[in-house]
Amino acid sequence: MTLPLRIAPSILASDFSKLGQEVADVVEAGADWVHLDVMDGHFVPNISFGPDVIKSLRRYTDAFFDCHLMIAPVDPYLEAFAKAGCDGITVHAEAGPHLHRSLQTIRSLGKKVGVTLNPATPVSVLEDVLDDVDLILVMSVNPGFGGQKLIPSALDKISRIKSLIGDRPIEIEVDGGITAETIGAARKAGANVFVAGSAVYKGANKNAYRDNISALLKAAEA
Ligand SMILES: O=C(CO)[C@@H](O)[C@H](O)COP(=O)(O)O
Repeated sequence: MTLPLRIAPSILASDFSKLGQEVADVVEAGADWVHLDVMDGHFVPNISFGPDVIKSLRRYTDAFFDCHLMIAPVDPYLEAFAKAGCDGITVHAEAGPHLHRSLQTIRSLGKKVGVTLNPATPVSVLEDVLDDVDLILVMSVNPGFGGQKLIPSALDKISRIKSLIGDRPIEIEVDGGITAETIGAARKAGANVFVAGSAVYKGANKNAYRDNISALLKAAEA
């Protein structure tokens, strides 16, 4: 099944001193989704922001909030992120303790359900949750920091996931090192949602963001 191509800028690369404006600007510049990287300093070696910040960002846009939770344990916080205004919530298969339970909880909260795999996690962990998810996020870097280079084995992983999901209308999202140079290969492999932090937020103003998103779209469609 072919799903729409979506650009999801990660606000991790934005200027946190004016986060609301940075979210509004990137949406005005053509972002399809806003990607929210939540980090706990435990599951990943960095700390970003939590549900209160997301709640305050909701005032700046109605765009889809694509929330990537890099936290463990994750279950105690799912309701707070749903209430904060996330539209989709993605949890790590590695975060545990019970992936299926986490996915069911997100579904019961009425949100789009996502699961993500770190670079070293095999595709086989998805086999028994395929009917419980709307989105699979393939990490093309080890999570925790923006500005890293895409790990090439992620491309083959995307292709294998594309075959595995068959006709199911599951979005395949890729995150890490997505630039005008790498997005084409990720699209060819089968991804339709592209998270990009540094490649979108470079230039630090709305016009630059528009040009950066256009460059990504052009490269993806080439
Ligand atoms: O989740 C993460 C990192 O953990 C990513 O969303 C990165 O923040 C993407 O940044 P770039 O590689 O596009 O700069």
